[in-house]
Amino acid sequence: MLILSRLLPPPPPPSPLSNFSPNPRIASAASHRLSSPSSDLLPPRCAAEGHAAERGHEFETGGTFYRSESAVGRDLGVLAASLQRRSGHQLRVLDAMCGCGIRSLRYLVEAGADFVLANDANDDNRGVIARNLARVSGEGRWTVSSNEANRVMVECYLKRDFYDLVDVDSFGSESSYLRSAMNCLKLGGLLYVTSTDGYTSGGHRPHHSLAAYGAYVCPMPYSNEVGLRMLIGGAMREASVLGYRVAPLFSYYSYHGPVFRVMLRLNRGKLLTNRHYEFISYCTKCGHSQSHSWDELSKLSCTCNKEGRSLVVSGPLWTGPLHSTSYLTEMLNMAEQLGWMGNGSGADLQKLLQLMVDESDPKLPFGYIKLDEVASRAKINSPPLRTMMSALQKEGYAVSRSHIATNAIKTDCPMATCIRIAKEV
Ligand SMILES: C[S@@+](CC[C@H](N)C(=O)[O-])C[C@H]1O[C@@H](n2cnc3c(N)ncnc32)[C@H](O)[C@@H]1O
Repeated sequence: MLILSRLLPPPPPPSPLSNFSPNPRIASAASHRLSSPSSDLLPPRCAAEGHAAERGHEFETGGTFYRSESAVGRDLGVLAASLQRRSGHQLRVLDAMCGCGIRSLRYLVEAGADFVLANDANDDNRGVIARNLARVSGEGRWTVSSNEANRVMVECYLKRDFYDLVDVDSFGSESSYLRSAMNCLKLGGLLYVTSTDGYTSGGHRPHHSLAAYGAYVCPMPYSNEVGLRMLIGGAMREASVLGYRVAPLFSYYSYHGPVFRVMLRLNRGKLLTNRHYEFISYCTKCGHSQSHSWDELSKLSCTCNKEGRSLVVSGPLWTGPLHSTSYLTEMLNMAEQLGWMGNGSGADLQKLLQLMVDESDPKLPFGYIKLDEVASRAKINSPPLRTMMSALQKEGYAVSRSHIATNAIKTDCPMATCIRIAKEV
């Protein structure tokens, strides 16, 4: 117990979005009780007791926390797991917060996992999880446990029981689980983390984001992308403490929640502060955004204002591409092989993956420009998205849409030029 308490990070401060205490002694009682009085902060609705179906699999949800809106996040996880399996790796998955076990079920059936450890601290979920997994596979390929996630992951680490994929689908912030999750991952393994801590990630509570993620984040027009970048940056820093580095394979934001998900690959290495772990600024006067290295911090200024008083600065966070283009292309191919393309949810997934491929262009900087902001600065009506995109391309700028915001573009064109082009179109 002494060793465990040394390895475990101190318990995190209560999060307004968390409906679950990480203290296993009070876990069962607290798991379905909401501590915040504000309905804005409550997690989205849980499925009513009963059954559900996803990608053709029927399963029990019972009284567990299950959201059909998270199916896309599960699809993305299954595609990555399938690629890991196909690349000759064994596929051992630790589903640290599995709810009713739908992810574990899909990792077993669709990704062909060799073994899944399905854990959820809520002991009441145990029967539902076991019944769901027993329906698709013999017990040799899976185990159910009902412990606090950090405890499970630290115990795996101490037993040298390492995994190819660790999935941490937490309520609120994921940061207190990162270290133990990385410790039980194989080198080259995948860490799939989720945060629903929208208030922090959106830059509304800079001091809280500093405490939880080690980044001071202010409100910016592309706050939701900043949330993903803060999550990646936090994981990079945590990995570095352990002598590892993590690289994002894909990043996904969904306004249902909101939910921030990132798939990271873990390898040996350390944090390089000159490699996309930097600061970003947004000039409230002219709308221009820039990244700043650590060395530049003492001389921050914007092109329009030499004194830098109009700058809003956030960081440190990840400023590189949100996704790996080659990895997303492989995910698209895998989705095709699994027969997921086509109509309905297949078409939506295809569209999303294609959009993510487009925005992974390394020429595109962080952030996006909302066309409403361009319009208000130019004092014109909002220009049509497609017209604006082709006008920018004609002038030689890189441009794509953003999967995060519908009426926005990612581009290497400065705001001042966007305003000029918008007036012309
Ligand atoms: C967002 S839900 C998981 C949903 C599930 N992964 C899915 O895709 O349907 C979070 C789950 O984590 C469990 N949980 C919350 N905190 C936990 C902790 N510290 N350790 C283990 N499980 C926890 C809750 O009981 C809940 O079922």
